[in-house]
Amino acid sequence: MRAQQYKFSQQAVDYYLGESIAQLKQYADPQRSLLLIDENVNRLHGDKLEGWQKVTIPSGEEYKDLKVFQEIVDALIRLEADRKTMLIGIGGGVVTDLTGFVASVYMRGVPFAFVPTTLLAQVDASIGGKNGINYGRYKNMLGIIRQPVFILFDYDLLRTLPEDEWHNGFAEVIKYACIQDASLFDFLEQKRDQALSGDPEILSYLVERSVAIKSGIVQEDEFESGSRRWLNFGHTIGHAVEKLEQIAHGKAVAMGMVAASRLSQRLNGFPEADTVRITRLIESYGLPVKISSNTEAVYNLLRMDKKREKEFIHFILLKQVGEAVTVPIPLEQLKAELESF
Ligand SMILES: NC(=O)c1ccc[n+]([C@@H]2O[C@H](COP(=O)([O-])OP(=O)(O)OC[C@H]3O[C@@H](n4cnc5c(N)ncnc54)[C@H](O)[C@@H]3O)[C@@H](O)[C@H]2O)c1
Ligand SMILES: O=C(O)C(=O)C[C@@H](O)[C@H](O)[C@H](O)COP(=O)(O)O
Ligand SMILES: [Zn+2]
Repeated sequence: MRAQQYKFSQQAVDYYLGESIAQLKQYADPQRSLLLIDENVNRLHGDKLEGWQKVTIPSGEEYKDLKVFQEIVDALIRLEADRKTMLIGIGGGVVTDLTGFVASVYMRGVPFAFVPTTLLAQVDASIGGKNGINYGRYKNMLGIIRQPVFILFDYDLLRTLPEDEWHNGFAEVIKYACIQDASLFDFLEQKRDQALSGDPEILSYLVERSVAIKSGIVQEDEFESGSRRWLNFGHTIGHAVEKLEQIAHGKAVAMGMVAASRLSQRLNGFPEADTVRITRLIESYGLPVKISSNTEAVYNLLRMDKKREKEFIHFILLKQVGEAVTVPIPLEQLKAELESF
């Protein structure tokens, strides 16, 4: 196990990398904590969590909503959770986003921590303090930025992930390579087979490199007025497609990154050969690259992207593999570009 601490504006966050979930009692008191645990994770790994009080959360993106938020609040009241009760979210990004949000508003804020159990949640969703829920057709429309007390990364939990969820996690790892780390991009190309088969050494390297990249960016710009926007590479179109095609976040981001690479080619001098390279890498990790949604429907949804300011969107483009830039693109131009795809 490797312990690390990252300092953010409101508090320091302890990361326990390569720690077993069975050791959770070393970091939180079962008498003063409540586990919010994904139903599948509870079925597969719940036996390692005896002696903890649990609230199970249904599995699926459709449950990251106001109704489940309300059900969790009802459970907290029923269990008489007070301001010192720590909420520990154990699951994928759906559970960590929900847990952080409930914990941030229940009684105006209680402490919270995460045990991310999907690759996507270990490399991305558990880090950086973006907590929130969807509202109708809009992704993460209600939310807050607030940091957990600690994050426990148990790599062994990933062994039970369905193959599809494994692929989804790689979408965000590829994102980090595209926006900040050309050598990670080479590594992902060269070590694809070992990465996809979950080779323990490669896996811990990929999680820890991703955690370091994301934490570094968030430390620099926690409240997203500058470089944190890069973490949204592939998400502007991706979030619209996720809702329209009802697909997993990782897959939607994969398609969004290909679209954003093509846009980078047209508007930012990004080499065509690199769009091809990104597309191939994404496909080679079992992810889709082709958007089938109607262009107008995509445009209508992305108008409400959180990076919009009046009539333009701060769009994330690439300059080269490993270097992102934010470019304000007028909505009308974006619409025309989407139509020409
Ligand atoms: N807050 C952030 O910074 C951030 C970053 C990226 C993504 N997200 C959000 O995260 C969500 C996607 O997260 P996700 O991909 O983890 O999906 P998810 O939480 O829906 O989990 C995917 C599936 O895996 C199952 N599962 C979880 N752990 C398992 C395990 N160890 N073994 C077997 N099955 C397991 C779940 O039951 C679920 O069916 C989206 O809502 C996205 O918007 C948030
Ligand atoms: O942490 C961030 O910042 C990100 O943008 C990470 C994304 O991978 C993640 O999907 C995030 O939830 C998207 O945020 P949003 O502000 O576009 O809803
Ligand atoms: Zn994402």
